[in-house]
Amino acid sequence: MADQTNPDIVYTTVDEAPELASASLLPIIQAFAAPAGVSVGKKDISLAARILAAVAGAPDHLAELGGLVKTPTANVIKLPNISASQPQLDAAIAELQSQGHDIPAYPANPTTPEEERIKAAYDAVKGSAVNPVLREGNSDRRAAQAVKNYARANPHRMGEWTADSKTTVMTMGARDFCSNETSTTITAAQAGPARIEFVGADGTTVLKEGVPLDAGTVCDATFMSVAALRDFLAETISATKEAGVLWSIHLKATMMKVSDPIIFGHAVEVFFAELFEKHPELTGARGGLGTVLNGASDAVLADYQAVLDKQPPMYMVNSDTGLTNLHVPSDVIIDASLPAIIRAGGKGWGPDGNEADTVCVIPDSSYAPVYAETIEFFKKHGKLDVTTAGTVQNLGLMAQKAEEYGSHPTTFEAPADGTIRMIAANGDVLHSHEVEKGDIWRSCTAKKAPIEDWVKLAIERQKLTGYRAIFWLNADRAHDAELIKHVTPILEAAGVADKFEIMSPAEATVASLETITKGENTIAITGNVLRDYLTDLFPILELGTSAKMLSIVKLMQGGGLFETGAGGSAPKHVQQLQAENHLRWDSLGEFCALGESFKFLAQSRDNAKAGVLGDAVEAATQKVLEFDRSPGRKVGQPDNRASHYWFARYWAEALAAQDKDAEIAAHFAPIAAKLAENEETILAELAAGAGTPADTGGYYHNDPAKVAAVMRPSPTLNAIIG
Ligand SMILES: NC(=O)C1=CN([C@@H]2O[C@H](COP(=O)(O)OP(=O)(O)OC[C@H]3O[C@@H](n4cnc5c(N)ncnc54)[C@H](OP(=O)(O)O)[C@@H]3O)[C@@H](O)[C@H]2O)C=CC1
Ligand SMILES: O=C(O)CCC(=O)C(=O)O
Ligand SMILES: [Mg+2]
Repeated sequence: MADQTNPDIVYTTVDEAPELASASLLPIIQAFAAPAGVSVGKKDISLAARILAAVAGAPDHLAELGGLVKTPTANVIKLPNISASQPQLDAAIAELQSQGHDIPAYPANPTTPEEERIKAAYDAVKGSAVNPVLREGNSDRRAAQAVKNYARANPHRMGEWTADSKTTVMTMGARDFCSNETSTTITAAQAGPARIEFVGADGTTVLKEGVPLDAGTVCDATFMSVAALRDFLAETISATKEAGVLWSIHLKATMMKVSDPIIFGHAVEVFFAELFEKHPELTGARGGLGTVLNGASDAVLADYQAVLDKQPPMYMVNSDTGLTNLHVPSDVIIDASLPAIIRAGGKGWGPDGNEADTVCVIPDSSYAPVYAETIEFFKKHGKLDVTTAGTVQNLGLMAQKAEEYGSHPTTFEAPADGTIRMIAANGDVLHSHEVEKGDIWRSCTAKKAPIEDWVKLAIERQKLTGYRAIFWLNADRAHDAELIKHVTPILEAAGVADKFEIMSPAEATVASLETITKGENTIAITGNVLRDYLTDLFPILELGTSAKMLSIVKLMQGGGLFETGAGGSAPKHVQQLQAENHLRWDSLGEFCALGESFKFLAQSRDNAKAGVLGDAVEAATQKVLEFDRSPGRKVGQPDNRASHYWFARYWAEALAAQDKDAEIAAHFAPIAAKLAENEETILAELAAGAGTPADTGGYYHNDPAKVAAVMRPSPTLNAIIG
């Protein structure tokens, strides 16, 4: 019998669109898995659940899962969750309070130890608080062959690129994280708890103690000069004005939850410098204009409008409501935003509701060249031909909070002019930087075992595919140069150095685009940030969306974490569902992850029935593609719920048709028949509410009964599923 306390597969409860989709899909999965003796349990890692665990003593499912992923039998299906910016956190707290939960507001300026404690608890929930905890392995993201074949046969819409496009990338290139970086590998003598300290005119202050550093860890430190950043931002604004295009800024304020909101705040202050000069009382730039202008007087709003009129037009999140790029730090997230602009032919939405070319500001120059080169490539060659293009797969160094995405506890704003130093346990000075007040300093690490595992995965995948394999490492950047010292000997020892190229991100971008343009395939072997960026960029170009990606994390202790797609939680989709009861979320990523999860169960626990379920999921996924059963974007078209009906039907048909397990075949034959017989009724029942508002009882913390009513509106289907 299925064990619910220790389920074979853990499915995650998350937020927004994927969670709404789960309300329809998970009951189908659980019902289909049960006859094979496979239990599918749930763990709640939503923002609301994390808040309640942090400040109201609710069970901490994320911590439980964080333990589970370190065990060899872990089998987790991880859907995308909100990585909350400050405004999202505040909104979620307010919603929970309105529902009667007795939780404190976020104490922005704590004055007592209790408030300090509450603030720290909330801060731990903020930003990318889930993925780094669960990702105890490196990342393997690629399009399944069936998905790629479908995309080639059914090309998505892409904007035209022309040589005269004024869309460009602007980046600092000096005095930024990339150029100030220093990097070293920790020796046995230096291993142990390190210390980060600030040495100023008034003496030495310890910023952080007990930073654990193991021997063999690549340890970097760097900083961004805030004076240089502000000068650069001002320059981008004048250059944009001159070019007569939209101004846009692309950051990752969610995942880089300490550094990027600071950079975002500077952008708000520089863009609206006149407003802040005139109204020095305005605060909250890091929370965006939404926070700055909250409750603003008419005079302030008039001055805000006057600055807007003077400055270059801004790239908009929603031109109908006046929501700009600078309103909320989490509305424009670089991994999704830049590919969308590139897919559209270099166009973004302007305040007049029309598409226009745009200057894309990406302050740090570590990875900006990827987008700059992509844009130049398409200007020169025209848009990608999806019908013939090959694919870019990704193997990303991610385990154990690798690189920038693990740097939040070791990121600081310089308290004054002085020096920030990192001192090893044995007293060696690992890093030392002269900083000015407000400069953003950080240290990142990549541990030895994850690096070795990452190279090993690359060797395996290259051998399996024979594809062109490129390490995207820039020999002129300190961290990458240090990493190359680790990668090369491993490749040489394995006798495969000739199968791999090492190129800077700029060169690798061009090489990869040339490769796929020829219809050939390539593997991008990258660090953690490029893993994130490229697994949206290339899928969005090749497949139209990153929702259809296979996203596997081979946990280093032997378990499996199966992420669904490579994108996020699509807030726009929730708004559409609430307004007109249409959910355009495509669960193809969930289908792909589910198939892999069953297959992993079959192999890790020698469970043949799970293998049968997994094979049938794959067959069903192919049929969903083949017969175009994915959700439409517009109300009136079949939506997410209809796609789940088709998935269930094809899955049941494949289970009934297989001959490996007669018992399972016999169980599913009548289900398949009933699903087919009732097709018309079910689809009509699923579509009945289309066009009217839908009530889910909340945004961050839904009412499960209301969501079930909205997402499972077909009594006929529900009765068949049981
Ligand atoms: N793994 C994770 O947990 C991740 C979480 N996030 C979080 O998600 C939130 C939103 O991030 P954002 O950058 O806007 O990225 P999203 O990926 O959520 O949204 C970008 C756009 O991608 C399209 N899209 C994404 N997934 C699907 C899908 N399954 N089906 C159909 N279309 C899809 C939608 O396009 P259209 O509107 O045109 O339909 C959507 O508006 C943030 O809170 C962010 O932190 C982001 C990335 C990964
Ligand atoms: O954790 C997050 O905030 C986003 C993760 C992400 O974008 C990715 O892994 O592709
Ligand atoms: Mg991403």
